[in-house]
Amino acid sequence: MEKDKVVVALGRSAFGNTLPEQKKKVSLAAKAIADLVAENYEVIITHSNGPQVGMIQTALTEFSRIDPEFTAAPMSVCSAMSQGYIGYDLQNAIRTELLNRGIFKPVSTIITQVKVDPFDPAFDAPTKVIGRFMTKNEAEIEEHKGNYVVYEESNAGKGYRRIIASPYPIDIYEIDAVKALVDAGQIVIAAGGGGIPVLEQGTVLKGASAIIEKDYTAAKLADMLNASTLLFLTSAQKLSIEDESGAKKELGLLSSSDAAELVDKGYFNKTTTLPKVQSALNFVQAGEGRRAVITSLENAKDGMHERTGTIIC
Ligand SMILES: Nc1ncnc2c1ncn2[C@@H]1O[C@H](COP(=O)(O)OP(=O)(O)O)[C@@H](O)[C@H]1O
Ligand SMILES: NC(=O)OP(=O)(O)O
Repeated sequence: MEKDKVVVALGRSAFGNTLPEQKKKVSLAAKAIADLVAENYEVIITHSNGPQVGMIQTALTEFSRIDPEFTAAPMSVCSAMSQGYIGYDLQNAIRTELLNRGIFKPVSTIITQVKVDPFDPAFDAPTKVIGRFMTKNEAEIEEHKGNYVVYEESNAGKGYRRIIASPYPIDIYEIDAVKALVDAGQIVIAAGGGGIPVLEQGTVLKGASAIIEKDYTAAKLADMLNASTLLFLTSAQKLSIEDESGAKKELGLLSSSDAAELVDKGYFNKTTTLPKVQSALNFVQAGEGRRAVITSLENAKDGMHERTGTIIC
């Protein structure tokens, strides 16, 4: 009998912001994944990459400033590096966790490219803020190169930062490789950071200056693999909304039509919770018997058993 497939979308809280933090934090994600494997699910993993791709882009831009022989890396290359860097820590942490439980299952990371539309309106309205803070002068240089910048004031600092487009994922080029490995009983990490956004130009896949929202790609991946569950592991145990009186209301089990109504009424934040709910709907409404679960990393197992979390079905 075919096993149920679960696509796990790991959010930023699974990785932290620095190299040592990531190395340490992935062990918690590895435990959640191993629990699913132990329950006989076929597991496919995808993940966030915002802080990491920002760090890589910052490092390579600084390097190109120090040594003019090295040009700054395009965003698509930074995305590819983030997939490799995160996949490396994650696959090793999962491998160790499985071996410690007496389970032998190969785990591998696939460098994954995702098709985007050159006419996607997102290219004219960038939304993903990345990289270090810049001075006004540095921001002007970026704008002169054709890049978008935004002024930000936050706990981390203030100044200008790059802001780039987040186009919608249309297709996943390496999907057959993912399927082959999953069919062979292996664990796959794919389409990290929403996948490397590419524009198809004849036989060439040209990297786009963009970062795809990983929640949308997670739904695309889960749909293409015909998974039964799309599990978002974020930092909140349940999604919450504010009702008309301003009181916080946690969301548990929701039908897709109830979730769609909340989306239409504008209850979700455009950059944090809306992509998850919209992706959950995209996945659930595209096939029979599907569900999306949104919960925290710590509650992954309970979320899968619908003992907690926000469940959209
Ligand atoms: N109403 C809400 N319900 C749940 N989480 C919320 C809500 N509003 C904001 N958040 C925050 O949104 C974050 C999820 O967005 P994001 O950081 O983009 O996701 P990810 O965990 O996938 O990286 C959560 O960590 C949570 O702190
Ligand atoms: N690519 C992406 O959506 O990453 P974050 O979840 O870190 O923003």
